[in-house]
Amino acid sequence: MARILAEISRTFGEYLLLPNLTDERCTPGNIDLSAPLVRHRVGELAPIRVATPLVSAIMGAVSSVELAIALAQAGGISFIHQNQPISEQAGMVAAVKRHKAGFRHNDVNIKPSATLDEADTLFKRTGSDVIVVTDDGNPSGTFLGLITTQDFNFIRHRRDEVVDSRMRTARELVTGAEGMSLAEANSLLWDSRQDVLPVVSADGRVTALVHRRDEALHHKFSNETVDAAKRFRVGAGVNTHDYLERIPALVEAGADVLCLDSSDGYSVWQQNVLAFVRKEYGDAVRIGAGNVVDGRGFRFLADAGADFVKVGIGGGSICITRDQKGIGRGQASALAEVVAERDAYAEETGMYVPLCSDGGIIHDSHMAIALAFGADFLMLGRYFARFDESPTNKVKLAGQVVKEYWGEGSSRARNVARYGQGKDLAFEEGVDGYVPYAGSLYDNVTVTLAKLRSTMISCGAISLRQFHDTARLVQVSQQTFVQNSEEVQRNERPTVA
Ligand SMILES: NC(=O)C1=CN([C@@H]2O[C@H](COP(=O)(O)OP(=O)(O)OC[C@H]3O[C@@H](n4cnc5c(N)ncnc54)[C@H](O)[C@@H]3O)[C@@H](O)[C@H]2O)C=CC1
Ligand SMILES: O=c1[nH]c(=O)c2[nH+]cn([C@@H]3O[C@H](COP(=O)(O)O)[C@@H](O)[C@H]3O)c2[nH]1
Ligand SMILES: [K+]
Repeated sequence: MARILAEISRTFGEYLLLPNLTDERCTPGNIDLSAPLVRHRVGELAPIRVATPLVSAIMGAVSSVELAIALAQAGGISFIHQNQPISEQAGMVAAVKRHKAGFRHNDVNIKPSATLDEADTLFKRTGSDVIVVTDDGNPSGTFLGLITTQDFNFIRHRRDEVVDSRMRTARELVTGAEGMSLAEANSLLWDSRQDVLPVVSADGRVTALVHRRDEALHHKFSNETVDAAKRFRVGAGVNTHDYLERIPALVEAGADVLCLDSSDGYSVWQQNVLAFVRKEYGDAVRIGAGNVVDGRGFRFLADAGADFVKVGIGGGSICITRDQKGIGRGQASALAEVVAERDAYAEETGMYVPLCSDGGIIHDSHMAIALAFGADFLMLGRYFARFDESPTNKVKLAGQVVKEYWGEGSSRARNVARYGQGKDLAFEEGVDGYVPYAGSLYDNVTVTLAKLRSTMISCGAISLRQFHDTARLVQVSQQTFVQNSEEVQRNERPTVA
């Protein structure tokens, strides 16, 4: 007979934290948000850690090269998605590893004969405020000039005027030479009073762009996620189908950590992949597994050698797995059980296997709740999809600026590339939609982390470890929320900055 668990399945929104004593140690500057990413002996430090406990979802609509770089700068890490041909995924990983801090890729280009209207569309679509003009409109073309959002507007200029008429030409601009250091590039930027310095190769191609604002950002984010050679760290998703080819290609491309990407990790398929990695690479290659929602699933993957375990089935914002397959569990309940198992496992074996809570973060406060429940770090899709750095189009919908966001189980993701897995999409498990555009990753992560620190201060915890150990959560009634929100009508006027 099927078993029915006594406990009700609960989500983050059903809990609040109680304050603990806040003492002199509890200041924003003292709060340590660093977290282990991979398994390690209890009492030792994990070989890979993050200063910011946020990772971006293994999704085509989320983890681009640009987002991976921005998130590593902000102290987290991205997982490049695996729902694409192996060579393309490996290429994205290699691009992140090649990127030198401060030197941005030249990926937004236009021909001089294009119209200002086309340039305007490109600005809006990419969120970039500078376009490199090349003879053929490709990054590999000959550098002719730059056009920025400052160079025209449609009060003064006609939409059908050509880019050539408004761009600043290569001859007018100060440029850097390939191989120069970032310090040299930044000095040149100041001397030239330009906002952007194109770095040009001997054969006249733009190999990188150095932005003035990145220097300030670099000073703001001192906790970048970098490897021993100071290159940004990046993760990559893998699957249980083509791992014999995909994993070696990703390792070769320089991926710092891999993660099995599946709705259901409690399978011999994942056990086989983990065995393959250990046999082939020992501990030199790190790989997380999942997703699971209970203690059994966790122990199975921990025993199979997973470096971290990802928790969450059906809780994502684009998820319809619960409707389609009737499988899943409220994220809070899932975490509570898996955290208990992680701690029991550490006690028994001396091995700490970190937990990643994946999906279902709707408000920033849910991050604090998930961490209080005992998650080591959080994987987010919708949160990052809203930012400039995510790879999807920015569009206007009913007067609101939004960005596209779709699930990996949606027909859109699968149609893009199920690349010869030979399976027809029998049913969809994800939504294809939009999320409100929210600006830059840096600005948003800064605010999110400030809130998280503030919560931890109220709870008297200066590290995540301490937060796990001392947080006190209460379950709240529906009435608690109704009570707060109904009495005052929201002032919808824009707030004064
Ligand atoms: N976290 C969540 O709740 C959900 C996530 N997703 C996302 O959608 C994408 C697809 O997920 P899934 O459909 O779970 O993909 P999957 O590839 O893990 O599983 C698809 C099917 O293939 C089977 N399978 C896997 N490896 C096999 C092997 N080696 N031999 C034979 N059969 C094998 C599985 O049992 C399953 O029936 C992922 O990106 C995932 O993250 C989708 C639904 C829910
Ligand atoms: O049911 C699903 N159908 C899908 O198509 C799908 N795509 C991604 N995911 C999972 O959702 C997580 C991101 O969730 P959030 O947007 O809530 O952060 C991701 O990290 C995944 O675990 C999916 N789940
Ligand atoms: K299973």
